[in-house]
Amino acid sequence: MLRAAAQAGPLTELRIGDRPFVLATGPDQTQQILAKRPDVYVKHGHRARPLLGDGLISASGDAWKRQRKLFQARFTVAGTRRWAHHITAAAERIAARWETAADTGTSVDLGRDMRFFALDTIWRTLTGTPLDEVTERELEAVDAVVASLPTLAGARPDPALAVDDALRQIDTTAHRVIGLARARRAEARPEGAPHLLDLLLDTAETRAEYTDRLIRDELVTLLVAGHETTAQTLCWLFVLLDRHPEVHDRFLTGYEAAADPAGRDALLGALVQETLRLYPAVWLVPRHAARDDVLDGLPIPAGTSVLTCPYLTHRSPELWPDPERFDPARFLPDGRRPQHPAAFQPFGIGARACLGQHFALQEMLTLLRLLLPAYRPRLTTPPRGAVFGANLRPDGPVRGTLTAVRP
Ligand code: HEM
Repeated sequence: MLRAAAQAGPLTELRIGDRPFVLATGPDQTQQILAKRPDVYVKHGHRARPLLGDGLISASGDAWKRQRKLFQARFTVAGTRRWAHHITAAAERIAARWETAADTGTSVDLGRDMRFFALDTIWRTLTGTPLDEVTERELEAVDAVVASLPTLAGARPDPALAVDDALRQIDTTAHRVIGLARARRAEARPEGAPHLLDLLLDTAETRAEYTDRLIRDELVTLLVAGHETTAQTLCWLFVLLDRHPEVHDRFLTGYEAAADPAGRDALLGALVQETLRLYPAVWLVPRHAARDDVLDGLPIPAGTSVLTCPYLTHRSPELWPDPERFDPARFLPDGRRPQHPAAFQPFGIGARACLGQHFALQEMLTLLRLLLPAYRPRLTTPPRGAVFGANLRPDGPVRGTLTAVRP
């Protein structure tokens, strides 16, 4: 339905159920909404509020500004370097699993491994400790809640998907880990807030708004934002390589021939970017018009729900030649791609763009450097399509077997 609406033009009025929306797929219109008029097009009644509370994703106004400022320096390109050892340790854990699986011919659950990797990485940056299996199982509650979220704010939740128990489990886990961090700090206070939970606890000592509730909300927000999207992107990358073995062959040949690590990273980066173009995990970015506006001549009354849609913009034939084709070469240094800042926006644009984008790219490159040149996964249960839910995810499990590239 969205695709049909997009064909009507870069800005389209549509109804989903009984609710009117304006869908923006053109880069100019998207840029107006997300980057140029953030005071008009705001976040409002976030669909994930029951899970995220007042955490950074759902916060707004001055509270959001303060919350963002607290984390910002930890997630710049330079700030992300402080997490490199955690990212590497989490990646090596998966590489060891894959080595055993390849040696023994056992199948791997790529969906589960990618989720574990992304969760382990963000868990380490929050707490300083590796993710243990009990906590991993407890945090399945997070995935259950995310899967139950309505795609659009205001939609009625499916009554079959009662998630109260899952939300209680998440609270229990969050309060346990906050309590453990407090106890650890009482024994030996870490210097310079080394991990994100320390940063939150340090801040709580001087700023009254950082209550236990807000600390829980920020912890859960970073866990949710920091793992599903990265895990889904990595899964899609393996799905795409499985569907296009010739692209995998070209990648391996180029990787072997690359003159230096920068050349190899450019090839890996292009694979990741092209995956994010075709399957942007955050495929729909909603906003709410806080006051009357006019977009491209179309009156937008206050209260209108406005949707921008990276999935459709990234597949627009006006921007991307042969848009459905999986062609990582578009993202190589000499590749041809549109220059408009909103033509490719998997991490969003404007003030509310992704806090963790450098972290996510660093994470994916670190893992792929270990896995892609060494193994060729063959999917035994390839997904047939995508679920367009809160995130864009494969419509079934992603399992396969591994062949070592150079035995
Ligand atoms: C491939 C991985 C990822 C993708 C595709 C992605 C995508 C996005 C997008 C599109 C937004 C903007 C949403 C909007 O404007 O409404 C966003 C926001 C956000 N992301 Fe990510 N993200 C990824 C990974 C991460 C990671 C690893 C973290 C944390 C370490 C993270 C934390 C956040 C946070 C906190 C926000 C809200 C920022 C704010 O409102 O100030 N994301 N993400």
